[in-house]
Amino acid sequence: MYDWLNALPKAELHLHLEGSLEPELLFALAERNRIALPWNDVEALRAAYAFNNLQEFLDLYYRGADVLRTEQDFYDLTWAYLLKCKAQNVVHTEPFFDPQTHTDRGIPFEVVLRGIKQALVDGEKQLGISHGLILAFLRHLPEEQAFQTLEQAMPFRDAFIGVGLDSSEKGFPPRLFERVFAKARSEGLHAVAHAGEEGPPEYIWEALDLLKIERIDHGVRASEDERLMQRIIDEQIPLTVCPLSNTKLCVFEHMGQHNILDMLERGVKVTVNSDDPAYFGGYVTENFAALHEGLGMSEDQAKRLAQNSLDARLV
Ligand SMILES: Nc1ncnc2[nH]cnc12
Ligand SMILES: [Zn+2]
Repeated sequence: MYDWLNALPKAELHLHLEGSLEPELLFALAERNRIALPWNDVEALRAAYAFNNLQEFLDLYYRGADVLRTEQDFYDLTWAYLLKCKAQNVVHTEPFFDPQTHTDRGIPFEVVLRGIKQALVDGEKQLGISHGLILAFLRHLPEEQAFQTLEQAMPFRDAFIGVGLDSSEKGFPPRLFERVFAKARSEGLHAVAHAGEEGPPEYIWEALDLLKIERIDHGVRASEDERLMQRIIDEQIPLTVCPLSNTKLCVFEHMGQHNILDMLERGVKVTVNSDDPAYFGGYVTENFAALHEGLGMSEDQAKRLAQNSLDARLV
């Protein structure tokens, strides 16, 4: 089944480039940039990948991102991810990057963007993988800083297709970012947001009604609100679901409890994605395989999930 799932043509619509930083590359970049790490080796770092919730993961994820310093580092990170895409027949990807994670450490915005974008362009030419890059605002920081990030990004407007919202969800509702999303949309940018990963269904309503997003990242808690479920079915609003992420971060205790196939059968436009594959135990194919093993996903269901990902592209 793994090889069959691997060969399915698919799009990945929920992937944080910083979350694709494998421990081996993390160590190599630390050495290249002469950065001391608190872990002795790759195994010790991997052993630290045990999380009880989103925040525990994010603390390590931001720590790991500190080894990314130069344009070449961002290129290498992105290129390594694209090679995985090629190996798993991901024909189109719409990855996120978190500029504030880097600009707050003194890395210029253009260093981050140039490295990522050059790899994506080369991936298009050399690997045949199309892309649309999404700039994500960190929701644990004030909206004012999101505005500054958008302003820094506008000279490079053509390099990305939209904006997203990520980082710590609980306590940081979408309504806090209504104005910056309005500004981004007025510039013709697409809009997506993480909502209903750990946060309540109310955050999904806000993301739809106030941020006017076109796609919900995660959204698994929508199933707690029947009226919301009806809306996302009626309007065919895509959900970018990340099964391994959800079990690693204890959103569901184990894969057998995951609601993605129930949603699929109810007519929700759900897709399968890897979120932060270096931290959660696998890329897109591993996520599909986990659904087969944990939930008994059939070949027909896998085909519909893969088709949904191609249909839910923003570009
Ligand atoms: N799963 C996730 N949720 C929120 N923010 C993130 N940043 C990287 N991965 C994330
Ligand atoms: Zn995510």
